[in-house]
Amino acid sequence: MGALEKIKAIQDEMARTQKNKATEYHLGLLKGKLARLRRELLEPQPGQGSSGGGQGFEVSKAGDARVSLIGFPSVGKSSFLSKVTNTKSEAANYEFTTLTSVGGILQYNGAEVQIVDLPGIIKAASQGKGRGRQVIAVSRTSDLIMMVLDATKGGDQREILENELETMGIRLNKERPNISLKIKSTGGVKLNSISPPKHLDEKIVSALLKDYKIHNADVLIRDENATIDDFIDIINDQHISYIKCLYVYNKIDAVSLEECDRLAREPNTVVMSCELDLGIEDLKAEIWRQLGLIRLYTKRRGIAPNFDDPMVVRANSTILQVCDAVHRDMKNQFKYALVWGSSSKHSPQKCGLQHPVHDEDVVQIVAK
Ligand SMILES: Nc1nc2c(ncn2[C@@H]2O[C@H](COP(=O)(O)OP(=O)(O)OP(=O)(O)O)[C@@H](O)[C@H]2O)c(=O)[nH]1
Ligand SMILES: [K+]
Ligand SMILES: [Mg+2]
Repeated sequence: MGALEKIKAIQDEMARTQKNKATEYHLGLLKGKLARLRRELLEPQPGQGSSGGGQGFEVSKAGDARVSLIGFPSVGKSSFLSKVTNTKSEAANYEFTTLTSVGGILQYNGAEVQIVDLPGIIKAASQGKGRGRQVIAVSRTSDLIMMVLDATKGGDQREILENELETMGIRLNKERPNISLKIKSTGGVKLNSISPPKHLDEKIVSALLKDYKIHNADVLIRDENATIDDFIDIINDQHISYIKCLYVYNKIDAVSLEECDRLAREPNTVVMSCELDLGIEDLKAEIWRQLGLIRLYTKRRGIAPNFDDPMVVRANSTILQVCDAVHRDMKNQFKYALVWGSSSKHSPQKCGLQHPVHDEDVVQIVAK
């Protein structure tokens, strides 16, 4: 039996099995098997090349962060790229106008955000339909997925796309489960936890690991609410990506005000019309917010900083990360930093490498 048939057989069995306390363990094991088979299916076969972006499909990374546009055909992904960047991606009123990935740069707050337009994906993309797998592989490399939805279509488009991404090991707006798994060569499976886990015990943990041929491991569960699915993700850790997702309904010019209002109230959602230029500025601001970037102005001694050319780093960065962003060798020459702005107590404050910087701080690095 091939992997696809095995997957189908397990899915059928799961559908037949009633969900209750007594079947929880069995269903959990089936889920673990399913995750393993999917992973095997997605791993490149010998001679088949990578299952990633594919030759000539992936655009190279550029700018301070990457946002990929994921959505069904003809929802307006290319229209959006052409609107907010200087790159033109063909837009037309037929499906699959875009056949490969197209990157453009959105300039915002002095940062360069790479926007990647992608072919539309369809239901069952994760099973290899259309360009689905390549598209999802590119989305895995992004800092933010912008899921483009069609306001005139409503329904379950959001859920279908979420399921496709989920199947390919992408977890949207979710933190990596707080579980540590250390594989060992002897000693059996040992389960430890900070407080008793509600959904996991030694029996299920050992059985799940056994299916992956892991017989010796130390498992530490730090989150009492961790589920069987969470643990399966930790077993498959290298194949799972945790990525932020912003939901964007386009074409609001074509729906009633009431419908537009209803869509805008969905969680983590923004609405827009590329055609009538509605909501685009708000959306840019939201992308900026979700990317969690901050601007720093670096200066040299005795010279005013250039406020037109900020350096862009991730929020919660420290002076150490600022040094690394300037030059690989900088931290070795570092003596102290002078910082002006909301992160400093004095103006300027003399700081070490561990000092966390804030948006719009001015930073001067003093070398040894
Ligand atoms: N009414 C309306 N139509 C729009 C809007 N934005 C784009 N369109 C139209 O929707 C159609 C599809 O737009 P595209 O930008 O090609 O969509 P896409 O998602 O890139 O499509 P594929 O590349 O085929 O997956 C085109 O005819 C656009 O003119 C909008 O805000 N309102
Ligand atoms: K199109
Ligand atoms: Mg397109």
